[in-house]
Amino acid sequence: MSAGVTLENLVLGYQQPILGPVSLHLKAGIHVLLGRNGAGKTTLMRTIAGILPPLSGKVQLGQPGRIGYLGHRAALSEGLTVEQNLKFWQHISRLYAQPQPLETLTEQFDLQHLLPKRVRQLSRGQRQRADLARLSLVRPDVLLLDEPLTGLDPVQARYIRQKMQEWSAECPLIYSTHSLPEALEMTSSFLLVQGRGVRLLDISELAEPEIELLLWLEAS
Ligand SMILES: Nc1ncnc2c1ncn2[C@@H]1O[C@H](COP(=O)(O)OP(=O)(O)OP(=O)(O)O)[C@@H](O)[C@H]1O
Repeated sequence: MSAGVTLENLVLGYQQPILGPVSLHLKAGIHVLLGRNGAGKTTLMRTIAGILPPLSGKVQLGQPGRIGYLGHRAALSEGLTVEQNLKFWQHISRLYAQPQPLETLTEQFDLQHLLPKRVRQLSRGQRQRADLARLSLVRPDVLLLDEPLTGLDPVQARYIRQKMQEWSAECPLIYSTHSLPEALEMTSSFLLVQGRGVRLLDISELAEPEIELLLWLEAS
């Protein structure tokens, strides 16, 4: 299995292009996606996830090409309970892996009291935890997390940061955030979305990385 994502002359958007052409390769590890509101971060993730077809160019994934996507809306059925949702995803993931037992997921993601609740009854942070538990069953070749730490309490946020480090040991993990301090704590690999371009840069290679980034964010 080859770990990595390659974007080849990718142009993406809706009726009109928003970003591109973008060509880059992402290896295993955490890559943080930064850009102003409306820059195109969600659109880029949805395109890599295959939810939105590219306008031109292509996305190449490692094999077997499974994608784990955490979007703004949970990939959980609103009318089912958390337990029913997780059992459904366990059933799916059993097709290619031995899924973690429900008890393990419940403990790891602090879901004990939430199992009998319907997803529509959950708070944003609770929903996020249930969706992250669902994601941990998928064993993807690429992980795309749209603001995964937003809405989580500090204990859960610390746990999810640890999980993200674990998950990214074997596959690229792209995640978006608006918090520069949080990003700097997680990785040195930055994907900067500005204008029509996406720049991949390793900030440890810059002389004054924080200043440069802050200037970029200010100027964009
Ligand atoms: N379904 C859609 N149809 C047409 N245009 C859209 C659609 N969704 C988003 N856009 C436009 O695409 C552009 C990029 O939006 P996107 O949601 O990707 O930005 P973002 O960087 O994720 O923003 P934020 O930081 O606010 O979440 C915006 O100008 C937005 O108005």
